[in-house]
Amino acid sequence: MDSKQFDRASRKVRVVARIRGFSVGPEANSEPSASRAVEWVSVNRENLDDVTISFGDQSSSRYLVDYCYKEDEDNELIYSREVKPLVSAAFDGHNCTVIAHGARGSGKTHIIQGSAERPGLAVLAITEFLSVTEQNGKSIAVSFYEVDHQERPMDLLNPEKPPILVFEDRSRIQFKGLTQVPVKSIEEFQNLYSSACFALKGAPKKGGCERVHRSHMGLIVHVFSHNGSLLSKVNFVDLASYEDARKKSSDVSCLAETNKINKSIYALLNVCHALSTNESRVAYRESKITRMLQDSLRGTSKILLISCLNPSFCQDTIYMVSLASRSCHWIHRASLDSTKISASSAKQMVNSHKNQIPKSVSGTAKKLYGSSKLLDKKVVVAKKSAIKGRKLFDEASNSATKAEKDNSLSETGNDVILNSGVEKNTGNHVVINFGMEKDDSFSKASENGKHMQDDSIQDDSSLNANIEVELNPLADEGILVDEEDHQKDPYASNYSEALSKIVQEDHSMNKENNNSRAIGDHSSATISSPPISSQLRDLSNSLKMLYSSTPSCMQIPEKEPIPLDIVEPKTPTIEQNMSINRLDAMNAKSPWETFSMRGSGMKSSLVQEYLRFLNTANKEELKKLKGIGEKRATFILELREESPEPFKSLDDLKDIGLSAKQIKGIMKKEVGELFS
Ligand SMILES: Nc1ncnc2c1ncn2[C@@H]1O[C@H](COP(=O)(O)OP(=O)(O)OP(=O)(O)O)[C@@H](O)[C@H]1O
Repeated sequence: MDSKQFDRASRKVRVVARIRGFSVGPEANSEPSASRAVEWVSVNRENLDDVTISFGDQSSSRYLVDYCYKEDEDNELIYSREVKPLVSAAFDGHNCTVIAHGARGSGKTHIIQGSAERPGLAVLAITEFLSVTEQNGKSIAVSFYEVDHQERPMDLLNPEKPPILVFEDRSRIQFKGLTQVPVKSIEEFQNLYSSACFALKGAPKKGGCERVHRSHMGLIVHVFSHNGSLLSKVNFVDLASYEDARKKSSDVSCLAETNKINKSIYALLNVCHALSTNESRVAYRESKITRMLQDSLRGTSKILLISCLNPSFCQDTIYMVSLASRSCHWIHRASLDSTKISASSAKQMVNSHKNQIPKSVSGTAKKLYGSSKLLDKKVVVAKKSAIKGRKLFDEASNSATKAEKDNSLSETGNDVILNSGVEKNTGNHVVINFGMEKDDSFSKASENGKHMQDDSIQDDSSLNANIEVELNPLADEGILVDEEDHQKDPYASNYSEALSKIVQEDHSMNKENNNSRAIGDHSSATISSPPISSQLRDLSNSLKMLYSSTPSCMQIPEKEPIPLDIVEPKTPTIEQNMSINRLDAMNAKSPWETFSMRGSGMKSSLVQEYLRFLNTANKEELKKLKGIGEKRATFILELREESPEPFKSLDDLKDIGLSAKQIKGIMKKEVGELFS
């Protein structure tokens, strides 16, 4: 494939799979025999555009990818077909991102970094970059970073430095504290790569954890034009392996780590999916890695997702492929295949999670919550959510079954081809099958598999069991949303994760700020709750006065914030009164509508004032705010050095490590001050 082929497909996200080869070193002896790969994974070409890959002798669960590389196809081949076009695109100003993901030991590092004998995609790309820049006078520099299980981005070329600060300025994601080293030769690059790996691998073992902690590793190739301005960025991301948490150590901190890493992998694959389907909402802020890659994923950027497949049976591999394959559904046959495959993906996802739920209940929960009243509340919230989820699940199952029936003829046709054996996959698109029973019950809760529920969750007791696991301290610093957010969240794609989110939030609310997630602020010290700043109190008082006197000047059109300049209460002039009365007459709102409008006006005004405060206050004043300690205040000042007005909306507070729930809590507190 050349770059034209990539363009011809006009694909933003390309998904390929790669079946890992077998090791040649001493570790080769401990691996299953090569024939197992053939038993478990097979790749079949269905027609010119679609190739099916089946696993085992069953073929009903299939996963679409654009191509699948077999174990005998090396990194050079993958480079020339998949990455070379991206290098050309980078010289044309397009940002590109290559992401290797998969289960443990699936060959992610091998494909990105490779070895001395078998260079990986990043090394091959740098070789190409160097050869082209030598001719065209452009230049490159590289950076290496790690995002650890606590979502901290660290500079791997200078690991002693504090975490990298990530912020957005003029539509570009900027990194403060990330070393950039110009590269002129492949040897220089290899040396840098080695020291980055040393910094990564040198990471200490977590106490009690049976393995070195996992993290995502990223390489950024900065491409500069002749005049030294940044032309584009090419990212290579070796994601941490996805691991099913229930299989791992019972050690709570290891579970927490696994959970967080999985969450960020999930966030990244969701972003790719959202981009591939042109969804209006792309959740870049769901994880640090997506935020860091934001400007290399959106716009005209190109994304290559490489699903690394273990050569012998691995349930985690199935789950990963099911997530990645969602990003290439839309270009394929829309009717039968996409319905069936979404349904199968849903089933895989549900199956791979359903046993993740410990059965024991109350002990940990009570310890954590102390009061059974509070626990009861969580249970009620989760139950409500479960009922809604159940309904969604039932509806989706019905529609998936109907779709299958409607397409039974073509389905049979596909099966004939599927069972015809292994063919060389020279087509552009591939379907992967993992041997699942066709008549297995599966779950699909919406057309695109966004909401799912585990069929096995039937009654209140199993619900309680679900809740129990989430009350476990592994939820020590989850991102917070409330039940409503969850219901609206288009990315909560399975039931147990949905429950997890809900309860984590509430749990985290109790421990709010115990674990700072701020970039540049990773102390675990509890942030105290200082009184609201005098500026905000002034605002509160002003608003209180306005509210109690309810002058007509508060009557504002819906959605239009009260201009900040009118927070000081003033007696309306005759002219104002006249025009306001006219407005009243025109709008003829009910008392309730009028009341609501006033409320939303006050809300906007308070938010604006809060943001203005963050954009202008000095350090001491900032520290008077709830949720802002020494480190956050310093960070805010640093952000203001980079960009004069870094806070334009409440969402921007996530850049200083505040979660959605925390922000909401802070604002609620400010409003509460009005009546204190
Ligand atoms: N295509 C391949 N051919 C031969 N050996 C391979 C291939 N891919 C990976 N390996 C070997 O398999 C083992 C695991 O590979 P690798 O470390 O790349 O996996 P990983 O997915 O990065 O693992 P981790 O779970 O540590 O993230 C290594 O010993 C590697 O040399």
